[in-house]
Amino acid sequence: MTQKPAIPVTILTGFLGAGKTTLLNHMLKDIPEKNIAVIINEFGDTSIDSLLVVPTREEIIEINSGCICCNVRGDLLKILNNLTEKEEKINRIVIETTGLANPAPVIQTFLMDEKTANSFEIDSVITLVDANYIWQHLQAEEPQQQIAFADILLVNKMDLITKDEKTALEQQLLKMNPHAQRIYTSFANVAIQDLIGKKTFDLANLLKIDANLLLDIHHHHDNQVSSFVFRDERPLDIAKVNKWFAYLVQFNGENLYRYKGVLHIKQSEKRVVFQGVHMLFAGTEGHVWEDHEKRESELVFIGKQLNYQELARGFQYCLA
Ligand SMILES: Nc1nc2c(ncn2[C@@H]2O[C@H](COP(=O)(O)OP(=O)(O)OP(=O)(O)O)[C@@H](O)[C@H]2O)c(=O)[nH]1
Repeated sequence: MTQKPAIPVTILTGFLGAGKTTLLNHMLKDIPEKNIAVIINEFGDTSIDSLLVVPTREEIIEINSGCICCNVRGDLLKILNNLTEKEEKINRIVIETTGLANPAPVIQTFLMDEKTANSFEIDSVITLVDANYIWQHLQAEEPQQQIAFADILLVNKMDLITKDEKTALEQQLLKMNPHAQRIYTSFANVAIQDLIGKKTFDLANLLKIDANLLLDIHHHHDNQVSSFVFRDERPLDIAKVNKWFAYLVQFNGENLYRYKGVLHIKQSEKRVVFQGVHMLFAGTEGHVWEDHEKRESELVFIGKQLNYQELARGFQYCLA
């Protein structure tokens, strides 16, 4: 029996809010290959990311029962197995990990078991770096691992930093990972040929960074980081929402790594997509609610030492 060619895999990683979904949307628009499978893993019980991915012909598979690098590796393996058994050949898999994932266990998944190792081939591990907030994030463990394991570093949000800040950042990244290719972008705007089919993944190099990569190490998250999801079918008042966010950002912006959601606003027939990373937030109009869609607001907060009661009260306050 002839061996089927291995399916190339692109792993997208990077801290919360760095621009992974923005990049994924570009990739799905520009990628020349057909039959791409996209696997999105979210931190917390929500599927907001898959709502934010612009609808395409691709199959989108969500894993939102936990973090891909910890307890859902079994789910990932099952999904991969199912993909290999599909009649129509999958030409590429793109995995967007949560912003809190250590990429090592995800990489391991493709190397450990023989069947998976023969069926898939990691093309590249692309790590997005938030040029604006990276210094703050480097205090946490995950962004350091994400940068160390990258073979392509996409330094994003260049529109938000100065030339001098860029020089300092370049030096820091070079110290942390001298081997990765570097691409500097705003809104993850990059030519698709610079990202896929490059075969930049280099196991030998990674083993120099982490000799234990192929051992079954367990990863622990910072347990001060939590995520809360709020949902309500009752419409919200946009003025109250803006007031609440202005307050949250002013008093808790530092600890609020990421907040995002799709809102059902009383004054609008359209969905309002809300996005925030620390102090920067924006709401934009999405598409008109369709008849089959449940009009509901869903909002997720991910951050350090978040107070659930306080957030719940704020969300209730926004009801129209
Ligand atoms: N100013 C600026 N904003 C950006 C840039 N890239 C992305 N954003 C915004 O940053 C926010 C987060 O972008 P996402 O692409 O959702 O980030 P992510 O890494 O997928 O976020 P998580 O999946 O929550 O970890 C969104 O509001 C984007 O519009 C950029 O280069 N410059």
